[in-house]
Amino acid sequence: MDTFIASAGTYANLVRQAKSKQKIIDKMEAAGLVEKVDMPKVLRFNFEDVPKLPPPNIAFNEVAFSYSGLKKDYLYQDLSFGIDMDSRIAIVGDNGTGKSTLLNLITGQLSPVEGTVSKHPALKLAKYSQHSADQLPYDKSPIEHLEATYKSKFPEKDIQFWRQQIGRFGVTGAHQTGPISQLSDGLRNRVVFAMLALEHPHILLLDEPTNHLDMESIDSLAIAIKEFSGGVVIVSHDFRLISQVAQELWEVKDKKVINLTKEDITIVDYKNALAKRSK
Ligand SMILES: Nc1ncnc2c1ncn2[C@@H]1O[C@H](COP(=O)(O)OP(=O)(O)OP(=O)(O)O)[C@@H](O)[C@H]1O
Repeated sequence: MDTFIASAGTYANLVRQAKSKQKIIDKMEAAGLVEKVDMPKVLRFNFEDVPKLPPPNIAFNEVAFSYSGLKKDYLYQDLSFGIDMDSRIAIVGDNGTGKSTLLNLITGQLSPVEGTVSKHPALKLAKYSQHSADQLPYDKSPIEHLEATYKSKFPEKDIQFWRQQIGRFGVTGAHQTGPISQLSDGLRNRVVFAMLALEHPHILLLDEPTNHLDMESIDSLAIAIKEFSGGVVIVSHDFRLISQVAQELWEVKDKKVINLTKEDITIVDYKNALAKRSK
């Protein structure tokens, strides 16, 4: 409409139409029309490449676990498997079967009731969970928070470094220095991903990483995961992500972790089976 008004010239009929269009614009602006909001650019979530550790990096040996410590409550029994830097695993299963619990057994946040979880002594893990963004200090800015958390790890770095780290994850401009409380869910999660990258992990553990991401960001995350040279274990219901990055599909079921890929069950087969079950 602006273009029409600007080019209407002096011809009476066009001037009348231009005036009418200007009135429409004035009304729209009065009703709250503002300039189009620029969405944050879809940037790559790129994680630093880390030197390979010899396998096995994580080994579960006949692990059993329950929160009560009692056998009758076992969520898992007789779990034995290995995870290393070549692993690209998606963990699937019904709600409440114990997928998040499994990640916490991997990190050591939870300890097995029976058996052992052993890890390479130099192994660094970084975990994203659905609660990571809620735990950010809302009164601080992303830059302040990054600097406070990682200053001892990178003592010689200046503000430019922190800006760059967080900028790579799509948190730019005033978002870097304003309070975290004013960021959208999506941007807060980008702050969390920037922090995961600063951990320089050998293996990334991602618990439902796509819940607060739009489709473009899911694809960015998938690209970053594909380019990452370490191992990845993802708990997700998001087949858009899983189908792009997972090389193995593990299902948590009947107190066990079943490697569906070894049974020649593909992600598509699993998705179709789920769809049939829900009919
Ligand atoms: N801290 C805890 N104390 C006691 N029980 C717990 C605790 N955390 C989880 N549980 C229970 O353990 C079971 C497994 O929980 P978990 O969160 O690992 O499952 P999940 O497969 O990740 O579920 P979802 O897909 O719904 O996120 C659930 O029955 C849950 O209620």
